[in-house]
Amino acid sequence: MQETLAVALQGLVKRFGTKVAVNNVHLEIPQGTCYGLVGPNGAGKTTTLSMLTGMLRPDMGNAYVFGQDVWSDTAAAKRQLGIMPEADQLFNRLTGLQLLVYSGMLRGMKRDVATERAHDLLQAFDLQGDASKLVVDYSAGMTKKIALATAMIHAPKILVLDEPFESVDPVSSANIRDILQTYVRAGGTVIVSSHVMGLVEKICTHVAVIAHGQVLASGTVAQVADGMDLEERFFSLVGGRHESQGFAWLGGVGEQPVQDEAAQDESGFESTQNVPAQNAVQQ
Ligand SMILES: Nc1ncnc2c1ncn2[C@@H]1O[C@H](COP(=O)(O)OP(=O)(O)OP(=O)(O)O)[C@@H](O)[C@H]1O
Repeated sequence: MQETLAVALQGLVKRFGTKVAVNNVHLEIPQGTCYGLVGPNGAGKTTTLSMLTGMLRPDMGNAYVFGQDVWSDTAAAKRQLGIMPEADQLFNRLTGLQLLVYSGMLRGMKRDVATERAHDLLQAFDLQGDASKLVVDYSAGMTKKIALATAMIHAPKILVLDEPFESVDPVSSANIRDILQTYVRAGGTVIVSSHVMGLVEKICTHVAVIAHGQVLASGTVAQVADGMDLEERFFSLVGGRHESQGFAWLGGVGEQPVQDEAAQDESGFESTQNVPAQNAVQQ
């Protein structure tokens, strides 16, 4: 049977000035998969996801959501997507409960349905005790969880999550993993960017390794790992590992700074440590 593609990216290119952030990315994400995007810092993951979610127009190429061209009808594509906002994009002067209900109503849900789902989500994310607290007063991990909940309230077909487990405690992480796995089993599709390889191995069925704006490998986790541990495979694809450099000056209990006669160092800054007391204290 032909698998349904939740997402297809075809030849995506994005430049920022002379920097080519995304360089001809092709990717096919089947429905009902948890698809990890992994890559070093600055690889182009967020830029790729932004072009998929209708936030950033590609210079070249196309992004499709269930066959619908994202950039010819952005609103229609967005209806299928649950996008986890960054912490600074949240209306953080609302309480957790208010934020969820508001997010649901923005997506066209009736208040009572949104409220019922909001309570379900607060419970699932271990936030029911903080439902009446302002989001601005949430910790980093709590903020991640409420952001993920806002992406889920309208029951989207595809969830797009940028680093969803950052700062989240291990118990909450395991609970979120369970929620995502249940969602995938029910036919939902999760696209998740992460640096935590162990986590990707645990929750993702598929993975794409991205570096310098290009896809270096993609497929099921087993195909990409190619018989290796995924992290080892990642290092072999991406490179960049080097011998650890012991910084002699980072000793902790190493040498004490030398009290130099000269009050100026090579950079031309005056060292307060060496300033004679009569100069340091104006009398
Ligand atoms: N708005 C922008 N203006 C200029 N350069 C940008 C902009 N957004 C991203 N870039 C550059 O594009 C490249 C890819 O960035 P991107 O944020 O997509 O990487 P990433 O893989 O998500 O990185 P990380 O894992 O560190 O979050 C980087 O070199 C980044 O500096």
